[in-house]
Amino acid sequence: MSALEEAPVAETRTPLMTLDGVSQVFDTKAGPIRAVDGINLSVNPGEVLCLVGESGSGKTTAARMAAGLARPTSGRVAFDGTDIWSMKRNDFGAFRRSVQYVHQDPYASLNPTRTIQQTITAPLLKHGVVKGSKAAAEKAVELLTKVDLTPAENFLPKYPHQLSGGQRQRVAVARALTLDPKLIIADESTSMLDVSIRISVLAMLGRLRDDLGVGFLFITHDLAIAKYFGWNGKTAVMYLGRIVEFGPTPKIINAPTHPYTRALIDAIPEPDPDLTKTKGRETLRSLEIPSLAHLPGGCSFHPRCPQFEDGLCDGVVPELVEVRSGQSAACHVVARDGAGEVRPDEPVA
Ligand SMILES: Nc1ncnc2c1ncn2[C@@H]1O[C@H](COP(=O)(O)OP(=O)(O)OP(=O)(O)O)[C@@H](O)[C@H]1O
Repeated sequence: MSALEEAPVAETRTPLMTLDGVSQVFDTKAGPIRAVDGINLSVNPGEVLCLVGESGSGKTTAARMAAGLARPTSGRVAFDGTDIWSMKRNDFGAFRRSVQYVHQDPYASLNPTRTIQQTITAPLLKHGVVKGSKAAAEKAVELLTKVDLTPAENFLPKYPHQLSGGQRQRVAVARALTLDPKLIIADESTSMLDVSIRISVLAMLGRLRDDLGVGFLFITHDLAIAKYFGWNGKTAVMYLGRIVEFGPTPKIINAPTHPYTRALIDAIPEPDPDLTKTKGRETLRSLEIPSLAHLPGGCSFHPRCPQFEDGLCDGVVPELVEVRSGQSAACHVVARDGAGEVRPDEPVA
């Protein structure tokens, strides 16, 4: 079966994480800005959901709400079917332990005054995963080995500044694993690394994804990375606070329908044959991203969109609607004209 065909669906399970009509409005000097505007997302157990978009599209704000680090202005965030903001203190604590956030910059998230051993063993001991410092050190060795920091014993006495960027990010991942999470939110976790290091950290994350069956909300501005990490999962493309396209990652990569997704693919510099075959179709009318404080009326992509139609695109905000089986887009033109079927011989991976 081609990766673009639908697998038989027998899903009645509760999603691990659901964002239901979630918005976040910030008060700024320029007035209120809607950093995230009514998004719907869900991640099933063990599933990868990639959230892709340019800087400022609202990815981190959405991720922080998913992690319970920020309360939405409106909408509902649910974990295992329960609204996290109506949970009792103990349940909220359990939720926070089940969802671990790995930041873009591990240097900022690791305490510089703590050794790697202290960083990894503190949550193990605090939450009673192990008893006693000997057992905690043994568990730390096991976790560091899982993230390919070997021989792990050599890393235990070191401080963050004694490690390379890639090693620090591996420590951040090992710390995220201490409490046996069900969901890891990886927010641009490899974007600050050099290319070769990035590939090896991504490979390590991919192994954890496969071996541990943990779900991932994987945030990146780079569709090539979403393709690499989330091929068997789903991808949501964000633009100025809204989801403009959503679907199985192979469809988003190989058969994008929204002009913005196509433009993102066009912008990928690397000579990836899967990505370049959909390239060259779009020329943006403007390179300028509108300010969230002064969003254009109608579709907020319309001032840049090569498919802009006067009177259609600048009137009302387009809804995210299914345009192909399992794939949805928020575009008046695609909704009207249809996205066409994906050819059965469409090359994948
Ligand atoms: N606490 C805040 N107060 C005011 N504005 C904010 C706040 N946090 C984020 N924003 C704004 O919200 C918008 C979305 O930011 P966000 O960080 O979620 O985007 P992003 O897609 O993750 O971008 P990046 O990749 O650059 O982090 C931006 O315009 C940002 O300036």
